Amino acid sequence: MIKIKDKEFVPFITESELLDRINVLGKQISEKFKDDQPILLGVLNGAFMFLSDLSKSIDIPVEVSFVKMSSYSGTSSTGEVKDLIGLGVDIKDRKVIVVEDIVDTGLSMSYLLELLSKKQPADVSVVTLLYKPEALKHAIKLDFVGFEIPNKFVVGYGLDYDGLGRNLPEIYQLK
Ligand SMILES: O=P(O)(O)OC[C@H]1O[C@H](OP(=O)(O)OP(=O)(O)O)[C@H](O)[C@@H]1O
Ligand SMILES: Nc1nc2[nH]cnc2c(=O)[nH]1
Repeated sequence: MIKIKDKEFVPFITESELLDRINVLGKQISEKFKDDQPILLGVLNGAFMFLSDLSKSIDIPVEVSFVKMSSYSGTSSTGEVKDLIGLGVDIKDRKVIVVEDIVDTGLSMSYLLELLSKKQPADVSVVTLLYKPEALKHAIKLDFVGFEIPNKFVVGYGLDYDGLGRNLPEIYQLK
């Protein structure tokens, strides 16, 4: 058990379970995109650790870039999505692989996909480490999913509670 601020969290997905699964995703992505030189587009802040490990398990040429949005404060959705910032690469006619730490309600991802589609990419795929099917409110196509998890708040491996816990090498669930 760990405590972050006022909340207690219990171990949920170990570091080796994460890395084993990410290795499988990396192999699948390498196979599917071997002729495409895709752009891995990480969504900050949460995806920084996942993208780091995922990119190391991909053995084809890829570009790496990041964008940032934010919809959460505390442990529940505010229902608002702020602007998309930092897309410094031209994605027109390119294959883009959006890399997310978690799809919860799907609001952030649906908003991001809409914004990206305006820039005329050849194709946009989505890889998310975590997916909460019970929480989904916005229909989106997920191409690669690491783990389907219950609708409970999680921290660690990039995911924060009120700014803390992102550096934990494994994932914890709210007790
Ligand atoms: O499916 P949704 O309900 O939209 O939730 C998922 C989003 O929430 C988290 O980001 P957050 O806004 O907390 O920003 P962060 O990545 O900087 O922590 C996560 O990284 C996703 O982007
Ligand atoms: N840290 C964290 N951020 C989220 N954003 C959407 N769902 C979650 C979650 O369960 N944990």
